[in-house]
Amino acid sequence: MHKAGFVNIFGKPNAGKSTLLNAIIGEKLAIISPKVQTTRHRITGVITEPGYQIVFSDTPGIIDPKYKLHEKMMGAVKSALEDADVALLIMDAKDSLEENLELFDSLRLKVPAILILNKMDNLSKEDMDTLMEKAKAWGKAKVVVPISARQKKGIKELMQEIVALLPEGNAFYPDDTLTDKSTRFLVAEMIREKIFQLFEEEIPYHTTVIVTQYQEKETLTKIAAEIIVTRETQKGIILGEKGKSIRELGTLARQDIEKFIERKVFLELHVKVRGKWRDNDLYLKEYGY
Ligand SMILES: Nc1nc2c(ncn2[C@@H]2O[C@H](COP(=O)(O)OP(=O)(O)OP(=O)(O)O)[C@@H](O)[C@H]2O)c(=O)[nH]1
Repeated sequence: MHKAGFVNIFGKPNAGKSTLLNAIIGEKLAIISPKVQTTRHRITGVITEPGYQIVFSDTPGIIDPKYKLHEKMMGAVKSALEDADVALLIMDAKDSLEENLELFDSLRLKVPAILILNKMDNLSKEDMDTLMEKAKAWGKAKVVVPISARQKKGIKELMQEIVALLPEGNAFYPDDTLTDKSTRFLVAEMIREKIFQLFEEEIPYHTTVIVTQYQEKETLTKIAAEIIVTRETQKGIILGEKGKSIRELGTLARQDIEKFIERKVFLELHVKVRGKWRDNDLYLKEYGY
């Protein structure tokens, strides 16, 4: 019997969705950052094993539609809900259980769910046991699984539970598919990840990245990308004194991209100022949201 299905990961910002997806897929697909709301898109990873195929997607953190951008993110959460066969509800084990369960209740799930208590490395065994008891009492999840996505603990057990809930069916994608997002998109995400790492405060939230050129040359891949910010001052910060910051950003991003595509990369970065791109529907469309 062959099993196949779509599995979506839901959870508050910072619960560890991207880290979990990466732990499962084993490649750097989703971007990781200690800051919230880094995942704006659905990123799908595919695992194919003898006997089953799982198509994963990591949804944006669940948040209030304060900006237009956030509304689009909520749209992504809803559409992920509708096409899932199994829902993974993930929470930070240190976060309030009541609050998270309330949130998961509000999703009105119609698909089987697994409740994941992440970051168990932060809790004592006693606290974890107590939390497990309370979580099981919720009764709306088929099973409760404690994990540490960062330390890759509990992942095997989680996978067994997921496979058990998958419907019977043929594979959706060819065997060697890792993701259905284009390399261009992943490259833009890698650059964005570095912006999150290097710059403080509001800069990452006012920034988007578009890859404008992606060209396979004989010995290297030439990539040009635009970093879009909302204000001149932000452009100044990203460039840094005599371009020091953007050079650092470029070097770090290039190293990651080279590792990912396994080719030498020539990376060209430009910073552009476009006021209020976050509230502008046209821009949002142009940038793929
Ligand atoms: N201690 C500990 N930290 C973790 C664990 N899993 C994730 N983290 C950390 O929690 C932070 C958030 O992880 P992400 O995977 O980016 O969380 P996310 O849910 O995808 O966040 P958004 O993209 O904002 O929705 C990062 O600093 C991770 O390193 C874990 O098992 N243990």
